[in-house]
Amino acid sequence: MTRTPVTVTVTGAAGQIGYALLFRIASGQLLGADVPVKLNLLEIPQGLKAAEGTAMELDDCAFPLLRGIEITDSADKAFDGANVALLVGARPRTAGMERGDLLSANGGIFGPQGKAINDNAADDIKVLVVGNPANTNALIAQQHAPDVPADRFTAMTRLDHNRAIAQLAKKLGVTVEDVKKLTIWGNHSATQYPDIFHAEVAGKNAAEAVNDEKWLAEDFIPTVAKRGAAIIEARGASSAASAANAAVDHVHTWVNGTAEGDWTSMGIVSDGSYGVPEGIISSFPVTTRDGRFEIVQGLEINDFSRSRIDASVHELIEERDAVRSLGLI
Ligand SMILES: NC(=O)c1ccc[n+]([C@@H]2O[C@H](COP(=O)([O-])OP(=O)(O)OC[C@H]3O[C@@H](n4cnc5c(N)ncnc54)[C@H](O)[C@@H]3O)[C@@H](O)[C@H]2O)c1
Ligand SMILES: O=C(O)C[C@H](O)C(=O)O
Repeated sequence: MTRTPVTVTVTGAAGQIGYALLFRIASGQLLGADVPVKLNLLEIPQGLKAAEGTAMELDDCAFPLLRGIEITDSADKAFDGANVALLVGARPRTAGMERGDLLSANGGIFGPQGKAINDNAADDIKVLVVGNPANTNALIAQQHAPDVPADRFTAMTRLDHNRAIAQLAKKLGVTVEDVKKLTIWGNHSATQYPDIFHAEVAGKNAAEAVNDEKWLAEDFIPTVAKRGAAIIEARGASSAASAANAAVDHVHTWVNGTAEGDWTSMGIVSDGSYGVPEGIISSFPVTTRDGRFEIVQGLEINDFSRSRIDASVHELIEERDAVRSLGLI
């Protein structure tokens, strides 16, 4: 059976994440090995030539699932008929900056793109914001798309989720596949809270298996939360291949579902669950099925977790108020 190609729009296509991402989308890793895709690449005028070069390389791969590539600097054209939008195009931070310091540089990108999504995308559009500060940029885009259901706008905390799984597996000497039900709460920033109290390792509670609150507070949490800065320090550039990998994981899980007995972390519009104020885009534990997600309910939040979730949510409220005062929402 011939399937209609799924239109995937990628912004910042000529950047370093774009370069690591596009080949994986075109090879079928984003949506599935039987799903043909059409790529719409959005760049600023200075990025168009490099995007054309990447498109030449995509052609040269002769990917059987790739059914076309459009390159443009017009957001209306780029989001025309889009089913999936990956909003990557934004400036990365450099050493010494926090991601929130990018708000004034990058915030202005996401309002017009949200409007272009509102006016041009397909009815089933799913949006992932990668460009930092991802949660609040996703909020800006969502606020400019009143005709699109708010839950279609998500922010990427899957990289943090994957980082936390890798650190925990290393500590306990197990494989990453043994780790389930890990949660990233809050903001994709240094205040994020990677929570292992409900996580399971080879069927046992992870916090009990670790049994070391000092390691948790002084090693695990800061290592995960500050991993982006550590990579900038080591590589001289912000994470790219691991970020592209997380974007692939995020969309693949959203579309294809979480495994039985597991969940993932996504930055989504809060419905007020777990005391997170309605409307801000915060990371939660979610299960996904048939292209929809649900927040995992009923988890007991201990005092250790509560104070950390509250601190990250407080930062998100401050970011929301800052973009309000900048007139971005
Ligand atoms: N959420 C996460 O986990 C995560 C992880 C890694 C990086 N990031 C963020 O992703 C963003 C991109 O990172 P990168 O390393 O690819 O940066 P990069 O500088 O290599 O590439 C960014 C690209 O975006 C383009 N661009 C800028 N403004 C644009 C616009 N208005 N429309 C379309 N394209 C535009 C630029 O021309 C450039 O090609 C940064 O903000 C970075 O901090 C987020
Ligand atoms: O840390 C950064 O600025 C890049 C990215 O958000 C990351 O987590 O690696």
